[in-house]
Amino acid sequence: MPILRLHQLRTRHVGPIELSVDAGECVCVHGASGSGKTLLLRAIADLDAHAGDAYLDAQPCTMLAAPEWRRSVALVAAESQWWGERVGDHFETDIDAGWLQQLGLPEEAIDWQLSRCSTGERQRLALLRTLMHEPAVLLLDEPTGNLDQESTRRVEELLADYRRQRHVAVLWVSHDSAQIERVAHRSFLLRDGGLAEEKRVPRCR
Ligand SMILES: Nc1ncnc2c1ncn2[C@@H]1O[C@H](COP(=O)(O)OP(=O)(O)OP(=O)(O)O)[C@@H](O)[C@H]1O
Repeated sequence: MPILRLHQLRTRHVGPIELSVDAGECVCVHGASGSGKTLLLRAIADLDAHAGDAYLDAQPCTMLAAPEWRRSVALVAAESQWWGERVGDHFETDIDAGWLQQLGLPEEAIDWQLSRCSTGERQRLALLRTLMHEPAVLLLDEPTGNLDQESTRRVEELLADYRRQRHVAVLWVSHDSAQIERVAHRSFLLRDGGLAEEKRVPRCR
């Protein structure tokens, strides 16, 4: 059963889009810079005005309060947002030490000042912040865009474990065709406002 379903979804540059992402499935979207990938994810997260509908299971976005929808259908933006001084100010509970280790971050990272964090450290910490809210759907906007090869692999592995264990639906925007080959069950090219399916592999991973 699809956990995320888009019906006639239209943003400023994209649509109408029909798309379903199943529980435990990873769907990748790529396309030229400026083709509207970020705006599509923001519309699904109900952060920008849009027409058409997004559903979580059978429930339309319009039936849920915006914070509730965004907690379940969570966007990890390409540029993470921070407001407090310490990393720990942004987490309601302690970060799972195993997750930090899996991402190559030390346990003390929770006590770091944001001002000292590198872009790549911020990107990994922002991903953990989102995962800790246990969303049913993950919308990922170039989640490894600032990372070296090893950190990229670590993020890919953590996300695969998380998706499989919790049957999360993942919609992943990436510019990296090798990454899409590694992580996607299906992939789509976003061009001229529409999604064209390119790849489908049996769901055995
Ligand atoms: N607030 C806005 N007002 C007007 N135009 C916007 C706004 N935000 C984005 N755009 C335009 O919409 C188009 C799509 O932007 P979007 O950020 O979705 O592209 P993208 O496919 O994610 O690109 P990239 O791969 O470079 O991140 C771009 O031409 C961008 O300039």
